[in-house]
Amino acid sequence: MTRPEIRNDVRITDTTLRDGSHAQAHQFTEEQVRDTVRALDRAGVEVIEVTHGDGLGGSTFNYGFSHTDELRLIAAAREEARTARIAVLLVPGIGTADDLRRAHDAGAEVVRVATHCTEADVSPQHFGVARELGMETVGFLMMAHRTPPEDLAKQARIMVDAGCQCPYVTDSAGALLMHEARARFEALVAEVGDEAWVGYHGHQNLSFGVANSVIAAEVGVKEIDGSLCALGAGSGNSPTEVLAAVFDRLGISTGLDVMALLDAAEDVVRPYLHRWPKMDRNAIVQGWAGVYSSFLLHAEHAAERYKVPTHEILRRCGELGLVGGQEDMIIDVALELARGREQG
Ligand SMILES: CC[C@H](O)CC(=O)C(=O)O
Ligand SMILES: [Mn+2]
Repeated sequence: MTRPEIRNDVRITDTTLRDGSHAQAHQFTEEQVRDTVRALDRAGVEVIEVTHGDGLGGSTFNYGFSHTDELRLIAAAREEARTARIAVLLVPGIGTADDLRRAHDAGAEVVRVATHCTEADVSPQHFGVARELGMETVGFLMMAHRTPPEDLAKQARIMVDAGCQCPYVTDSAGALLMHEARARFEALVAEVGDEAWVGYHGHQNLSFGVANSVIAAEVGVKEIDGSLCALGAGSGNSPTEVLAAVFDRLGISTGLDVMALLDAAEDVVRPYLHRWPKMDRNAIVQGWAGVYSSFLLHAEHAAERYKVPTHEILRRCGELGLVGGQEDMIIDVALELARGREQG
């Protein structure tokens, strides 16, 4: 297996149309996807992720139904992209190998297989299918703050041995402080050597997404995620347009056109935002307590239903150590808090 060619110092993957799906409650329309892909492609973005926020097959009662079938959105994205390649996210257990085959048929050329940071061993089958299909492969080690750097590196090794070309430090909770992020980047870069690239996906809950991206680039991480207007779960992802501007100032090449990205963020994405992700009390608690960013909307709904504050639900989710896939536990947490309040 070889590493894909990366033409610049770092390659930015834009996840507005996947992680942003969480913030938009999975209500992306085909027109929004077409407009966004056209703008990103024009700005030189080489990889654009389009999927339900929770990945292929995520459109369910548990995670929230999509407005438009993701296969239709993937096909539309593929039609609009002149040079960019379309990526999809796949969480084994939510999406299946057949979902991946269908996404590939619809035009996806890159798959990002996502597991909890200690469970890479559920990914090999999906990497195998992806390689058979000739897709580029990325591995998301989610909630990366929850395991030490050396253990995260061992999980990256499992993915690489299974056919992953780029394991990612995925800071799902936006919880990694700068030294913690650096230690994980260094551990993965040392582990994979020249067999694979290393990637970083950040969230802005403690405002470190961009700063950690700079550290990442300095220590040899090659793929870095961003979203236009930060559109993503929690307080959102590292804004693609900010990454492009900062890397340009640092002389780190990305191949991106900063002005075109600023136009894309302001003129294309901003008008359709349901909410502009921000570092408010709820999102800060997510970073502080280490809570999966995509729990935010679920916690807000539970808060409204059971009349308890969202940030208290999120804080308790952090204390309990809940991880992605345990969204139903948010209801239990809200009920427990509501009972506690009744009993004074
Ligand atoms: C599987 C969904 C999740 O949003 C993936 C991701 O972007 C993250 O863990 O940050
Ligand atoms: Mn994310």
